[in-house]
Amino acid sequence: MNILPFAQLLNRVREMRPLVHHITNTVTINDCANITLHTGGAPVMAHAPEEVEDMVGLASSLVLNIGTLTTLQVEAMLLAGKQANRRGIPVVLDPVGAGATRFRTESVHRILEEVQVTIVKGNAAEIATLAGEQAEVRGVDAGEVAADPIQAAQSLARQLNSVVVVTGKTDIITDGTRTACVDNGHHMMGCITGTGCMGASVLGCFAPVVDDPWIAAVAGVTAYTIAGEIGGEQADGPGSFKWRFFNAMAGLNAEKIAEKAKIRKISPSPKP
Ligand SMILES: Nc1ncnc2c1ncn2[C@@H]1O[C@H](COP(=O)(O)OP(=O)(O)O)[C@@H](O)[C@H]1O
Ligand SMILES: Cc1ncsc1CCOP(=O)(O)O
Ligand SMILES: [Mg+2]
Repeated sequence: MNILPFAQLLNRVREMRPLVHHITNTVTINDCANITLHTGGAPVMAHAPEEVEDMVGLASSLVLNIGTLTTLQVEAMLLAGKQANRRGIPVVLDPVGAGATRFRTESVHRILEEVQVTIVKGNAAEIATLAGEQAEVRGVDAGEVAADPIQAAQSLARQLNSVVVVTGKTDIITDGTRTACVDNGHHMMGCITGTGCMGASVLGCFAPVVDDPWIAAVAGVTAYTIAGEIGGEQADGPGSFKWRFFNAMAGLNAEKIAEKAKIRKISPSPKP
């Protein structure tokens, strides 16, 4: 398949420098700001219900991450998400820990009912939970999942009319009709916290640069996991992995993506 149309979207991110408004958790917020910069976007983190609509007014995309959710944050996410829908800018949702507690699961369902989300990205257990399947969510990590992740993702995508991304050793990206599997990445990505959250920030950078959110998601996941792969190959432990991963993301270009991309099962192929 022709990888170049996906690879070249990174150039568009860097030309556009999209402002990515995050409402996100207090654990990985700084890493999300940094990966947005290294991808080529401009991060802004703004949480107060009093200001989120104004900030969405300036933004190119909105990233909602429920990692350390509070009632006030749910209110802010609903205000911001509805404003993003009114403006027609993409919304990325990371349902961190959905399925672990009732508050998280119910809040995500409420957000998905009241906001049209463009891309939902989670690990296999979070996505299975949202698709109504049995899954074990151990805090913010995926445990046992009985359901087939591709089928769960496709069914959720059709139900929500959104693109769904399932992360793991292989990442799955589907809009319910087109499905891609990306085999890039490195096991070290599982050794530091925040590689899921940062992936959502990268999707927030790619979503505004192309009209088709499935293409944006395939391109964003591929670029991000290739950076993880390069960082992982150079690292000698989790500490050096993190800075090498950041360097790899900042130094990534379309040529390296085209050389390393392992995308399969795409049907039909996107137009070049
Ligand atoms: N064993 C692995 N091999 C390659 N990449 C991985 C592996 N585990 C996770 N990743 C990558 O790390 C990122 C985070 O995935 P994951 O660990 O599933 O998310 P979360 O941290 O939200 O549970 C994804 O981009 C995924 O591709
Ligand atoms: C550990 C933790 N606890 C609440 S949010 C968070 C970060 C989760 O990050 P990721 O899903 O990217 O590993
Ligand atoms: Mg996560």
